[in-house]
Amino acid sequence: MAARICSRKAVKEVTQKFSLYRVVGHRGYAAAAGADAAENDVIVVGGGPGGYVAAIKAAQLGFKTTCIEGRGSLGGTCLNVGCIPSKALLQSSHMYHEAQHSFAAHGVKVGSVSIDLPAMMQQKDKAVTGLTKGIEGLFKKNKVTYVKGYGKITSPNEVTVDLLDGGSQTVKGKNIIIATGSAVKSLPGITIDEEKVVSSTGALKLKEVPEKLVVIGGGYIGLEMGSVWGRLGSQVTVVEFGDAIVPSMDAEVRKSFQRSLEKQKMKFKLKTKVVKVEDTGNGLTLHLEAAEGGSPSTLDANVVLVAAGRTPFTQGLGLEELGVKVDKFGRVEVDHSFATNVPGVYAIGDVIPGPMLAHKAEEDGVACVELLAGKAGHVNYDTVPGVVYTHPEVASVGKTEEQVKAANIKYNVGKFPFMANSRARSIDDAEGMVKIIAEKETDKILGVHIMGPSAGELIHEAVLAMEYGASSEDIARVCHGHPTLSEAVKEAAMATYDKPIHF
Ligand SMILES: Cc1cc2nc3c(=O)[nH]c(=O)nc-3n(C[C@H](O)[C@H](O)[C@H](O)COP(=O)(O)OP(=O)(O)OC[C@H]3O[C@@H](n4cnc5c(N)ncnc54)[C@H](O)[C@@H]3O)c2cc1C
Ligand SMILES: NC(=O)c1ccc[n+]([C@@H]2O[C@H](COP(=O)([O-])OP(=O)(O)OC[C@H]3O[C@@H](n4cnc5c(N)ncnc54)[C@H](O)[C@@H]3O)[C@@H](O)[C@H]2O)c1
Repeated sequence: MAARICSRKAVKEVTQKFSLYRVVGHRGYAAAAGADAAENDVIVVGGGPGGYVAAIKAAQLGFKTTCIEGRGSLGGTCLNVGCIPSKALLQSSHMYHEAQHSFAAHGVKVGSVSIDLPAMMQQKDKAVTGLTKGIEGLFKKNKVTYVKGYGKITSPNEVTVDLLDGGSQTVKGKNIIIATGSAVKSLPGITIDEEKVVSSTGALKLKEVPEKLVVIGGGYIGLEMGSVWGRLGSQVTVVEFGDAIVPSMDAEVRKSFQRSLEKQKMKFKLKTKVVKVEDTGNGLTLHLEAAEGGSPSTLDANVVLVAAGRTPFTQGLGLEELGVKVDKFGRVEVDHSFATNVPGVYAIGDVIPGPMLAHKAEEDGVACVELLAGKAGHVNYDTVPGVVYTHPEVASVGKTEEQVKAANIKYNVGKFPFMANSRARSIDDAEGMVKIIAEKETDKILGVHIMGPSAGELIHEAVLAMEYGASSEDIARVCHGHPTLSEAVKEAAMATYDKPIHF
């Protein structure tokens, strides 16, 4: 078996040394930050995945901690209007689609299948409420103080909160962590009313299935929410400015993915921009132009979903007055320890540069407070996985083949199709493949891209492998249970450094 490029033990030894240094640094720093400031050790502004995780971890590390959240429930975008409700609707709509199109082939007769949209929404809301309340419980368990209201940072040691119940409160502390997340990016000529022209938030609570849904933006939200409503019966057209959907994805996987979505009747207009959305009284008309110039055209819709990205949310936070630096995209600038240019003020999650993903925000949160505690907090942004929860799912970690080529790295590629995987065949869900890219000389894995059933679960074997600096041979020589979808990862690894058995 190829030698591991970096061992966990070695990393631990290095981080322990680093830890000792940080403890000293932290004590010195805390004292400097404000002997008289100190009601709290840590104030977190924003209770999303970044903020609530940072608050819990801070409390677990012994810090007196307060978390300020303005929306009235914890969990941020992700739990309230993002990851969780969208995954609930993806599951419900998938079940409906399966009942219509797949049950019969498995010998399951269900007669006519119909949708109860209010019940579907209720199931989604139940999942959201259960989880957001769960975080309140975790706050109590960990003794995090929860202040409900919007906060403005009035000094490096003070946040003034407009309480949701009225009045205001000043929260004092030694360190402030900005975790205020992101908001929908608006487009010129398009007004979001959350009824006919919706953001993802409106798309999560439509009252009926639109006959024609046009999605602006072929990224994560567009494809997930487009899938939901497409499965429930809408004719979905995705208008994408770029020449490809999900531009960050490996091109080969992305092409198969687009073909798969087209088989599901999703239509794509690439290299096209929407310049105006007009309400004709009878519906909506989108005015389109080719991205690189050309003749204009129109497209009709009942509902338009604007999903062209998100922007950092810092409105009313007082950053300008405080002198906190933001970049040209409005993202708070931080150093490797999440510190802004203002001593005692830190930032994590969607509001700082990096992928706008819940798990990345959580990792930021833990690392930030570990560093405050003098520990060796660290986030490896090269191994943050990305998952699109369509069917099939698409998941990736590390570099795409295009990135490796552009970096002039010599590499091997190994692929294995789910058509040759016994579990995928037995469950009749065998579209897609596993693709592994490894450095030619060392066999170190550089990137893994999976399109297929449960890709979002399977990718974590690759994430773990890459965290340990593994080679493709390392994965190939690990015994995998049979029959499992994971065997496709093993076979792709075999195909990377040698040959697969089953293809
Ligand atoms: C439809 C949709 C689906 C998504 N699906 C996924 C997914 O499947 N997987 C994934 O990893 N990511 C997903 N995301 C992205 C994910 O939601 C974000 O990356 C994540 O929520 C970022 O966490 P955060 O803590 O940085 O910010 P947020 O979750 O945005 O939380 C910030 C919180 O701060 C609060 N706040 C803002 N300003 C103040 C203030 N001044 N005072 C007090 N409170 C304030 C806000 O109310 C908010 O609750 C999805 C996003 C959307 C929109
Ligand atoms: N499964 C997940 O992890 C998940 C799900 C949903 C959202 N998210 C996160 O939320 C964030 C926002 O999602 P998103 O889908 O809005 O953004 P995105 O960045 O994923 O995709 C936006 C797409 O819109 C296109 N675009 C931009 N301007 C356009 C225009 N004027 N006309 C047409 N197309 C245009 C871009 O080229 C891009 O392909 C993402 O960064 C993602 O990380 C993650």
